Parts: sequence; structure tokens; C-alpha cells
Amino acid sequence: MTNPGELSGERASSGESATEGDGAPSKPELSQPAVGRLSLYYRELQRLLESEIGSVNSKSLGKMVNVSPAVVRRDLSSLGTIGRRGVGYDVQTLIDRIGAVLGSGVQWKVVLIGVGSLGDALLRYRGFERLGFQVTAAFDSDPKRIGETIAGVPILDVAELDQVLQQHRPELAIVAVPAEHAVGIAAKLVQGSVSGILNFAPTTLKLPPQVAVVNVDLASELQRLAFRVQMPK
Ligand SMILES: NC(=O)c1ccc[n+]([C@@H]2O[C@H](COP(=O)([O-])OP(=O)(O)OC[C@H]3O[C@@H](n4cnc5c(N)ncnc54)[C@H](O)[C@@H]3O)[C@@H](O)[C@H]2O)c1
Repeated sequence: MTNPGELSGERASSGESATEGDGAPSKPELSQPAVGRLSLYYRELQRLLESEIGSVNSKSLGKMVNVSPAVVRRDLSSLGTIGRRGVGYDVQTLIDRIGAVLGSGVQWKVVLIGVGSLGDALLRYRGFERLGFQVTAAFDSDPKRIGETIAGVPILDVAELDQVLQQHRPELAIVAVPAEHAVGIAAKLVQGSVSGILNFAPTTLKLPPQVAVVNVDLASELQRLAFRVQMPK
């Protein structure tokens, strides 16, 4: 069973028994968990498309991301995307609709600050580009790193950050500096062009409400995992 409050702005779903999709909706209001699921559906749907599979039903899609078919149907109906009984959902249509909601298909300019062990690994990850995230520059304060290029991305002196933000106007930033530097860096990013920050530093960034921040904390994800493993079956 799912939490009915999890997905706001949803319409009553008749599941896959209804008719074909009923037109692209305006951007629905979605909860964070729902946005997270859409991102997972998107990844799986792209895999299906690469394997030349043109349709999928809620049961199969749910299985791929480990949620119930009812949750899949609710999520997708909130996008105005309704499958057909016996046929399921058209994979390309779903990719287009989810992509439009998540901002994929749009090219995002991203900068990365802090090219240590984590930043280095993130720069080498090829999966961002596929979803429209282009890391245009990275910044560090360590003279040994400045001037290097990793996976085609130049590492610049963080002293140049303001200037680069003004010139290139990246919309998003990844912060991978030690916690004590993250607040200052985030303030600079926001003063520049950045309106969304993926923050890996273990500190709370207090930023204006119009700036979106997503904090990533792998240690607490592990804690959550351990908690689930410990739970009685
Ligand atoms: N959220 C997670 O799951 C997760 C996982 C690993 C690390 N982290 C965090 O990510 C950050 C980076 O971790 P790491 O292991 O890569 O550390 P690291 O020490 O290897 O790298 C930090 C880098 O930031 C640079 N730096 C320091 N101050 C700077 C500044 N003012 N401007 C620009 N660059 C600066 C350093 O020169 C270094 O290259 C830390 O805050 C760490 O706690 C989070």
C-alpha cells in the first residue's frame, strides 16, 4: 500500500483500463518521493527503448523500480498519461512526458566545486550528459589540481568562480568541498547564476527560498538501508 498523501495534485486513476493518454498536462505538483520515482521510471524506460521494447505495463514497470503497480498508475496518471488494458503504456510517450516534467531534454549547464576524491569521480561519470546535464567547468583551490582536465572538464581556480558564473551563467552546481567551505561557496554560487545546488557537503546550506537544494548523504542512506535490513521480516 502507498501513502495517499505521497502524490499531490493527482487525479483519480482508472489505471490501465482507461483510454489512451489524454494530452500533455501543465506541470503537475509532485511530492519529492514521486519526483524520485519518475526519475527511476525514466531510467528504466530508456533501457526499454534501447532494447527496442515499445510498451510496458504498470506491473512490469513497478517491478523494475520496486513499487506496486498501483503507485505506478497513480504517478503516471498525474502526468495525464494513461495506459490501455492489455497494451500498457507507450514507452516513448512516457519518456517524453516524464522528461518534460523532470526537465530532461533541456540542456543544463552545471559547474562542480571541489575536485577531491568525490568530485573527481563525479567528473568521470558519463551518466549526467545522457540526461542533459553538461558539466562545463570544475573549480578547486588546490594549485596542484588547477589546470588539469578531467573527462574533458577543465579544473579552474575557485578564485575565478564569480567571473565564470557571470560569463557562462550555469543554472546548476555540484558542491563537493569540505563542509567548512560549503556555505561560502554556496553563497557565491547563488550570487552568480546558480538556482539549484546538489550538495554533498555534510552541512546545511541556508539559501533563499528560490534556490533549490538537494542534499546527498550516502552515509545516512546506508543507515536507512541497515535499518531496513534489521526490521523484522
Ligand atoms: N554526501 C555523501 O555521501 C558524501 C560522500 C563522500 C564525501 N562527501 C563530502 O563531500 C565533500 C568532498 O569529499 P572528498 O572525499 O572528495 O574530499 P577531498 O578532501 O578529497 O576533496 C575536497 C576538495 O575540495 C577542495 N577545496 C577545499 N576548499 C575549497 C574551496 N574553498 N573551494 C574550492 N575547492 C576547495 C580541496 O582542494 C579538495 O580537492 C566533503 O564535504 C565530504 O564530507 C559526501
